[in-house]
Amino acid sequence: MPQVRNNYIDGAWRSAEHFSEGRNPSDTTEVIGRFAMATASDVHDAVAAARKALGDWKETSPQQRFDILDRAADAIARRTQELATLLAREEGKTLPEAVAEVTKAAHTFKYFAGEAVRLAGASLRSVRKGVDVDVRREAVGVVGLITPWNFPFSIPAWKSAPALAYGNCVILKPSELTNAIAWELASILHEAGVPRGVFQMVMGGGDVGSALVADPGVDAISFTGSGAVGGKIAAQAVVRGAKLQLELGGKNPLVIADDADQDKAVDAAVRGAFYSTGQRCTASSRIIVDAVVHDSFVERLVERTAKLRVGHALDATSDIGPLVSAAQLQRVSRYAEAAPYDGAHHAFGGRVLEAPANGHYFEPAIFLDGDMRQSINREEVFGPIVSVFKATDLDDAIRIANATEFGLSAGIFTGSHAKARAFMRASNSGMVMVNLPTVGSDYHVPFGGRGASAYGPKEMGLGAVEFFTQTKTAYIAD
Ligand SMILES: NC(=O)C1=CN([C@@H]2O[C@H](COP(=O)(O)OP(=O)(O)OC[C@H]3O[C@@H](n4cnc5c(N)ncnc54)[C@H](OP(=O)(O)O)[C@@H]3O)[C@@H](O)[C@H]2O)C=CC1
Ligand SMILES: O=C(O)CCC(=O)C(=O)O
Repeated sequence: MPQVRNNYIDGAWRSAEHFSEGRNPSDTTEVIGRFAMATASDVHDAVAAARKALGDWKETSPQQRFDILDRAADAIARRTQELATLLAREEGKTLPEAVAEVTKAAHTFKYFAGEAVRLAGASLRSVRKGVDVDVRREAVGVVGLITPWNFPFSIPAWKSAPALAYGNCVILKPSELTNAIAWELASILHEAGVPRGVFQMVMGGGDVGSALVADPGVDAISFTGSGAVGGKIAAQAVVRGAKLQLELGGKNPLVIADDADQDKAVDAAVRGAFYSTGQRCTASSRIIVDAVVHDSFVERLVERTAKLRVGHALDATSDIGPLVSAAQLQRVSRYAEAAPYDGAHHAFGGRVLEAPANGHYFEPAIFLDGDMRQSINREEVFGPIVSVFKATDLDDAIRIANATEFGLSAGIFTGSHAKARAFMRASNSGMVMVNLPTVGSDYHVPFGGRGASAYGPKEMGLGAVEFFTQTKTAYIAD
C-alpha cells in the first residue's frame, strides 16, 4: 500500500476528497505515494491561518527563529541518504545528484538560521539638524511559494528558509510531480517546532497555485518554473499589488575559446548539458566553440557523450537518469525530431530508449551548425539536447551568447585572463562562470537571471533579503 501524504494546514495534516498518485520515472510500475489534492477552500483556510499566525511570528525573537531553522538543518543533514533516495525515486535524478541537492538544502537552512540573527538595517544622520534616520527591515507578510519538480527539495528549501528567517508566514505549493519530497520538508519543519500557521503546504495542480496567487491575503509570490506560467502569475499578482519574484528558464551559453583546456571544457560541457538529464534552468544548452578548436572539441564531445550510461536513478552505474515524466519525454523528443528540419546537423543521440523497461529514458543528443533561428536554440528544451555553434572569434562568440531573450547563466573556458574578463563584462546573464560549468551555485550569493529569465529580486544570499523583507524608514528627533 503506497504511503498517503496529506496537506499541512494550520499545524495539522488534512486529508482530501481526491488523491493524486506519484510514480517513479525510472520505473513507472513503482508507485511513490498518494497525495491529498487541496481545494480552493483549503488554500483559503491556509491563508487565514497564516494571517492569524503572522503577528506573533514576526515578533518572535531572532534566537527562536534561529533555533527552529537550525533544527530543520540538522534533521535534513541526519536524514540525507533517506531523503536523497526518495528524491531520486520520485524525480529521477541519480543518487549522487540527489545527495548533493539534499546537502545543499541542509546548508541553506543553516545559513538562513544565522541570517535570522544577522538581519541588519542602516542608521544614518538626517540631512536635517537634530534628526536621525533608521532604515529597518521587516517581514513582507504571508508569502506563497510555487515550486517546480527539477529541484523539488532544494528550491522549496531556499525559498522557505529565508522567508521564515525574516519573519514571514509561508504557504508552499510544490509541483504535483514531486509532492513526496516536498511533504518531507513540511514534516521536518513541523518536527522542528514551526508554530501552527507559520509554514503550510497545499498539494495539487496549477489551479491550487492559481488560487494562492489570486488570494488577497497573500502579500508576495515567489515562483520557479516556465515562462508561460510565470507570465500568468505576473498578470494575476501584479494587478493586485502583490510582491513578485519569478525564476524562469534559460538558454545558457558555454563559450570554448581557442586557448581553453580542452579536457576540462569537454567535461564541463557534458556535465552542464546532460547531467540532471538536462532538466536544469542553468543547463548549458548552447556550446559556442572557436572555429580553430571546433572540430577537435566536437570529436571529443561526441566520444565522451557516447560513454554516458543512461539508466535507473538508483543504479550506481547510471550517469543520467530518466526524464521526469511521459509529457517531458514527448516534449524533448519532439525538439530532437524537429531540429534537422530547422537546419541543425545531427551528430549524436536523440532517441527514446526502450531499456531499461518502463522508464522515461532519452539518449543525450548533440546537434551541430547551431543558429539562433533554430527552435532548440530559441526555446528552453529542458532535456539532454545540446547545440554546438562555430564562432569566428571571441567577439562573434559573445554576440551569439547574448543573442537570446534569456539571461540566466553563461560560461567561458579560456586560458586567458583578458578573454575571461572581456566575457564577464559583455555577458547579458545574471551569473557568469569562468572555467566552470554553467550549472552549480552557492547558497550565500544571489542566484538569478536577467531578461526573460527572471523578474524581481534575486534569490539566495544577499538577494533573498531584498525579496523577503521590506524597509521602513524611521525619522527620529528629540
Ligand atoms: N526554471 C526552472 O527551473 C524550471 C523551468 N521549467 C520549464 O517549464 C517547462 C514545463 O514544466 P512544468 O512543470 O510544467 O512547469 P510549470 O511552470 O508549469 O510549473 C511550475 C509550478 O507552477 C505550478 N503552476 C502551473 N500552472 C500554474 C498557474 N496557472 N498558476 C500558479 N501555479 C501554476 C505548477 O503546478 P503543477 O506542476 O502541479 O501543475 C508547478 O508547481 C519545462 O519543460 C521547463 O522548460 C520547469 C521547471 C523548472
Ligand atoms: O544551482 C542549483 O543548486 C540549482 C539551480 C537550478 O534551479 C537549476 O539549474 O535548474
